[in-house]
Amino acid sequence: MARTTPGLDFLAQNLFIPGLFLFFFLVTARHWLDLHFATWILVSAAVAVVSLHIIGRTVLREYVQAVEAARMGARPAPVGSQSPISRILLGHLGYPAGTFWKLVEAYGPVLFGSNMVITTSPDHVKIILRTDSHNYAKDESLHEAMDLVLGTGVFSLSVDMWKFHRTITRPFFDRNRVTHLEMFSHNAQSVAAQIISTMKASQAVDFQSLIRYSTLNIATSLLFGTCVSSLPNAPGAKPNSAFPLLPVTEFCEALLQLQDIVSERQRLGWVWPLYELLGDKAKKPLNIIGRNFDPIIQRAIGRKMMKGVGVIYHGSDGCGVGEGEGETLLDHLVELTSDANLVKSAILNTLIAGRAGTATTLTHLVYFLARHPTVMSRLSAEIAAMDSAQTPTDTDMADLRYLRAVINETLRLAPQVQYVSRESVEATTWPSPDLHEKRIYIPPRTKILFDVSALHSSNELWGPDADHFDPDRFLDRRFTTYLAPNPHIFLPFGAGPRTCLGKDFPYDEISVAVIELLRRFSVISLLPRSSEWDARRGLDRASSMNIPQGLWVKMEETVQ
Ligand code: HEM
Repeated sequence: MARTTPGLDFLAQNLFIPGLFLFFFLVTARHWLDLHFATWILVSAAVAVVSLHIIGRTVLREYVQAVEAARMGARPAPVGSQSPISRILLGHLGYPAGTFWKLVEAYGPVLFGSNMVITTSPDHVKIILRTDSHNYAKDESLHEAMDLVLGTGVFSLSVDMWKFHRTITRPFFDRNRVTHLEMFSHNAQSVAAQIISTMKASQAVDFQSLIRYSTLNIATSLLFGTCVSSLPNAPGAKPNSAFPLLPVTEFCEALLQLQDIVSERQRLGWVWPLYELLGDKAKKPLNIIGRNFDPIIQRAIGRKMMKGVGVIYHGSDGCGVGEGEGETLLDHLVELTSDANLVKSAILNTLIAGRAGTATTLTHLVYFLARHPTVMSRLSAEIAAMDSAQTPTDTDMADLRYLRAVINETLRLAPQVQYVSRESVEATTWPSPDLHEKRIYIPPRTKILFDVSALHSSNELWGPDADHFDPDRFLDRRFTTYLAPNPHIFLPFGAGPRTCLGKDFPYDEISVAVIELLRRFSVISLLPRSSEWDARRGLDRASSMNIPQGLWVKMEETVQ
């Protein structure tokens, strides 16, 4: 079917076509059987039958599942409820994972809507991600939402395509090749300079906005070997000739917008097309990105054809450090293929997967430091004791144990990926939380969600102080008591065959940024519009992917 808008396509597939089909059937029957009744009765009958069809389908499915569960010696999962309407309302009222929090609180660890199971049990998560991972594919509704934006890439539903993409991009993520500490350091200096110049102009800083742009610089440098020079006041920043067609800010905005659209579609689940009744929100940003990406990719492929090697952009253009030949993802990919669509999709997938997590985690980390001055002082002391005066080395990074613990604690309380979704392939069973009860039946083709936020904040799994921001839990006996024996309670990067490909990047990038910030600034304070932000649930925790109003801070420079 030709695509109109995602919303109209959705209605056509789910309601209009069956309704229309029925309507014309009744009109024809009326004609041939020479019956006499008004058209409004036909319309009402069509609507009623479509509604009955939907209800009947659900009841029948639940009956079949109950029979199948009994056959497998299991019981159906406890029933929760999450209608599309409640999902939309709750999602709007709360944090992204707020919907699931409410359900998990109300019903316990396993919930069953009509065809969705939500769990927070580490035992189930281990089954889904590791021990039986082949029975849990990426979920199809998510795939449809992503596919329209990202093309077929590492997020692809088809196992073969996913394996292929993972295999071709993986070597690029080899840690030795991607530890670009110098570039991270240069970028962090630009961020600090930007903060200082904004403060000098007596303005408050929206750290979230600043970091959204600066991480884009790094991501594009790593992928293309050129950055978008998106920090307007960064030393040495200038318009970048590699992105010639539109102002750089427009390109950045398009990418950030695309990211938000992907998150929004994920949050809404299968009803997302209803939000796009009037048009495909991703179309405009995708056009802008395409007009910038396509020439770069085409030139890279052209050069490879001419020279037989992948030499792309290697410039010092506001990012400070040019990449070595063959070091970027683009270099790497064009050496393997000349298919421009494949290259574009692999790069866009990585860009979308990678940039937001680092930006959000760094934003939350600064938020937590502002809320916990004692943690900040201790971290500053650890950084001050470092040997290297400038760019940290690999050895420095390994010694900064408290910094690593602060990053982990941020990822625990503010996991960037709030929930991970899969779809069961074959019917299966899971152990019940109470081992005396029958196992829980999981039907085939069921959407499985596990709530990473709930898993990370559970008192049962992390101890009585699970709600508190305390990095020492990764260093003291709480580590050996809770995490070491049960590693599936901490999953900021997922686990198993689909674990995050780029997880070494954020640790390095965030560490270098924090080192630079804490060298330059001794105090970070939240401004009123940001300090109110975490009042929900009485918890000192952050759980939104983006802080809606930004993270407005003031920073005091360290007296040398
Ligand atoms: C704090 C930062 C980050 C967080 C919290 C994060 C988290 C995650 C998680 C939870 C997954 C698994 C999702 C699932 O199982 O369905 C994932 C997958 C992925 N991540 Fe990350 N990520 C981060 C940064 C990055 C970076 C910097 C890159 C690349 C430069 C990256 C590339 C990827 C890719 C390509 C996948 C898909 C892997 C696959 O499906 O095989 N991520 N990430």
